[in-house]
Amino acid sequence: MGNTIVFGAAGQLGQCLQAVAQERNLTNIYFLPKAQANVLNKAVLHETFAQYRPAYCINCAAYTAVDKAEDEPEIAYQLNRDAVENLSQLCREFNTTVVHVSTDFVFAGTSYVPLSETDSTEPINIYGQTKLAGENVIPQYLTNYFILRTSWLYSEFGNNFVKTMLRFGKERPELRIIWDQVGTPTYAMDLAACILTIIQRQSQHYGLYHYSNEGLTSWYDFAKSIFELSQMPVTAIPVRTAEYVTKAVRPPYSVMDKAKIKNQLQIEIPYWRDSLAQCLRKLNN
Ligand SMILES: NC(=O)C1=CN([C@@H]2O[C@H](COP(=O)(O)OP(=O)(O)OC[C@H]3O[C@@H](n4cnc5c(N)ncnc54)[C@H](OP(=O)(O)O)[C@@H]3O)[C@@H](O)[C@H]2O)C=CC1
Ligand SMILES: Cc1cn([C@H]2C[C@H](O)[C@@H](COP(=O)(O)OP(=O)(O)O[C@H]3O[C@@H](C)C(=O)[C@@H](O)[C@H]3O)O2)c(=O)[nH]c1=O
Repeated sequence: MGNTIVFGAAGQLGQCLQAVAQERNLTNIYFLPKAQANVLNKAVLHETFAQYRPAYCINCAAYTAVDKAEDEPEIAYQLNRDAVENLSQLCREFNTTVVHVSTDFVFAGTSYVPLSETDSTEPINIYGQTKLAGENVIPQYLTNYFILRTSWLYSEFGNNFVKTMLRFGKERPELRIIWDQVGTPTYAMDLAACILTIIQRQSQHYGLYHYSNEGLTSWYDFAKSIFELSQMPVTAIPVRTAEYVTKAVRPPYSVMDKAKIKNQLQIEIPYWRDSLAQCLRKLNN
């Protein structure tokens, strides 16, 4: 198998990919430092592609601050759209297959039926709009791509809801948590395993896929599970979206249907609460 290069290697998903690659003893996979892998710098990117001549490029670099994106859309667009165009151009030049990660926030979330890859997108915040623009740029340059939309990512690495709940839960006896936004958490280790499996199998079933853990929950129920599995005596108070003000609006329902990735790529997906328990064992030890 040829080389794989990873952008955004120091982020949450990037670190999970490193852990899974190590577990599987994968060689020829390079987790590039930002200086060598600044996705906004075309000259540096070109040198990197010329050096590694990668068969695969995994793009984990992104702008992921959902609320902050409302105040700095230009920066969010640069990272989530323009950088994807830079990578797509180079992937075409070097005949590299790209694995790119997108989000459930491309959906408005107003229907209550699990969303499939063919359902229409209508992002309701800047972050979602920039991620959709990034998705749309790839097929303009490439046919050999995998775009994996995922949701509610968490892990022992980086910033995420699980770590926020553990931190807040140590500081406060009560937390107000939104119960009327429904989706599916995804353990970033599971997503990393899925990405590396696709590459190891050298699958050519290219396209757009949904990947989250199995099942569904609300942020409130997710928080309850975090506290229960961590045996933390925190009272979670269910509140409606209108009672918890945030800068960016979020989709009320963003559960994704994963039939396509299970059937076409034979990916097995763990249940969200089982994966949460696994992550918490690591975090709480
Ligand atoms: N987190 C989540 O809940 C979800 C994430 N996703 C998607 O999954 C992917 C991975 O997310 P996640 O790992 O959580 O994100 P993180 O925010 O943890 O990681 C993003 C990484 O991108 C890096 N980065 C920023 N600017 C550049 C640049 N110019 N060149 C190279 N790297 C850069 C960041 O580095 P630095 O910190 O140094 O700026 C950071 O390491 C993203 O595409 C995201 O949109 C989808 C659904 C849910
Ligand atoms: C911290 C906190 C959050 N919330 C709510 C706000 C929000 O609706 C929800 C999640 O908040 P967060 O800010 O942690 O997560 P958020 O940044 O909205 O998470 C999203 O990130 C981007 C990158 C994605 O792509 C999405 O899939 C999704 O994971 O929980 C509470 O109700 N109470 C709280 O104490």
